[in-house]
Order: sequence, then C-alpha cells, then structure tokens
Amino acid sequence: MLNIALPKGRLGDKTYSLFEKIGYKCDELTEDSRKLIFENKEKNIRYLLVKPSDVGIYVEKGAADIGVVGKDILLENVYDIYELLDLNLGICKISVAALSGYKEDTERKLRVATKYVNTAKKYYSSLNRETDIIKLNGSIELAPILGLSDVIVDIVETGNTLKENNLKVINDIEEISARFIANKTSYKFKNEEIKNIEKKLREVI
Ligand SMILES: Nc1ncnc2c1ncn2[C@@H]1O[C@H](COP(=O)(O)OP(=O)(O)OP(=O)(O)O)[C@@H](O)[C@H]1O
Ligand SMILES: O=P(O)(O)OC[C@H]1O[C@H](OP(=O)(O)OP(=O)(O)O)[C@H](O)[C@@H]1O
Repeated sequence: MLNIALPKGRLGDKTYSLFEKIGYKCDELTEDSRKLIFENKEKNIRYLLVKPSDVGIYVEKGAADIGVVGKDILLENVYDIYELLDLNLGICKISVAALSGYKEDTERKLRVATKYVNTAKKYYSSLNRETDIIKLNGSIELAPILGLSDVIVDIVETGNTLKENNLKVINDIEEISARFIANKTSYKFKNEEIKNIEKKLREVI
C-alpha cells in the first residue's frame, strides 16, 4: 500500500486531477465529506488529505510515502526527503512588497511581516540588511497598511491581493511551484511503485 499526502486547499484539486489523469482515481475523494483518508484498492494506494504545510513532515517521517508540496514550504523548512519532480502547477513567486510610494529608511531595522520567516531571514541576511521579522499566519497584506511592518514577504500570483490593498512588489525572491516528493526509505523499498508514478506524472505535466 502506497500512502500519498495530498495538500488540502488550492493545490489539492489540481494535484488530484494529475493523479486521476495517470489512472489513480478515487471517486469518493471529490464528494463533499469530512473524510481525510481515501483508498483505491485496485491500485493499492491511499490518499491522505493534509494541510499543505504538513505534507513535508508526513513524507519525511514516512506517514506518507510520497506527496505534493509547494516549493515555498520546502524552502522554509528542511526536510530529509527526495524532491523528484516539478509539477508545474501552483505557480507563483515569493516576493517582497510594500505600500505604493514606500521609501526605505536604511538607518533603521527593516520590519518584515511574513509567514516565511526563514526564507525572509535568509534573503535579508544575504543583503546584509538588519530586520525585525514579524511572523503572521495569513492576511499578511494588512501589516504595512496598519503600520505593523515596513514590508511583507509573501506569495504573489496574479498580484490582485497586492493591488487591491495598494501594495507593490519591490523584489522577487523565489519562483514557486508544486513538487512531487518521496520518503527516502519508501523510495528504496517501494521503488518500482514510486518510479512508475513518477514516470506517468512526467508524461502528463
Ligand atoms: N495565490 C497563490 N497562487 C498560487 N499558488 C499559491 C498561492 N498561494 C499559495 N500557493 C501555493 O499553494 C500552496 C498551498 O497554499 P494554500 O493557500 O492552499 O495553503 P495555506 O493556507 O498557505 O496552507 P496552511 O493552511 O498549511 O498554512 C502554497 O504552499 C503555495 O505553494
Ligand atoms: O497574487 P494573488 O493572486 O492575489 O495571490 C496572492 C495571495 O494568495 C495567498 O493568500 P491566501 O489566499 O492563501 O490567503 P492567506 O492570506 O490566508 O495566506 C498569498 O498569501 C496572497 O495573499
């Protein structure tokens, strides 16, 4: 049995569509329910629906053999896993943004609001810029509007959230997309099954 960690939320449907395309269907999964585990007995697989930011830990610990996770999560946390494929979905960037017209005061520490604390620290330390990092869990765009931070480090896709909140990108930090990952031990002992999925995914992305 192969356990597959699927991210709930915006990557979930796109990821499941890919697996459906390669023959790993599970009709129950698209039904409206609170279930978190779905099995395809014929294919000998089991989907686990997990928070996007938890996929890496499920896979590292072997609770899931394989999974799909945003590169943003892999940059933010160190996981002992194999990153096998770029799935070319969930495409966005991690960028720095600020209120339109914002001018940086280089004499002061820069106040940075973000979900991506490690990524932001790494970026600013590469610039030798001192920062105060303010960890938020969502609605990051509010921070500069309320004077909580000077800038934000966050995901930008269409740019609509920034625009509607009078913010602008100052710099792009990383290109992001969803990655197909595997547990290292599973990759060794369930190699044929995982390689087979990897090969089929390659054909449809
Ligand atoms: N606006 C976006 N456009 C495209 N991809 C995005 C966007 N926002 C996030 N992503 C990608 O999709 C992944 C899942 O995002 P989603 O918003 O569904 O989860 P989340 O609420 O950030 O997760 P969690 O609840 O675990 O904090 C992110 O890790 C990122 O790779
Ligand atoms: O450039 P856009 O297409 O507008 O997308 C970017 C927005 O999407 C994400 O937020 P999400 O919807 O996950 O909400 P959150 O505030 O809870 O993180 C991200 O944090 C931005 O706010």
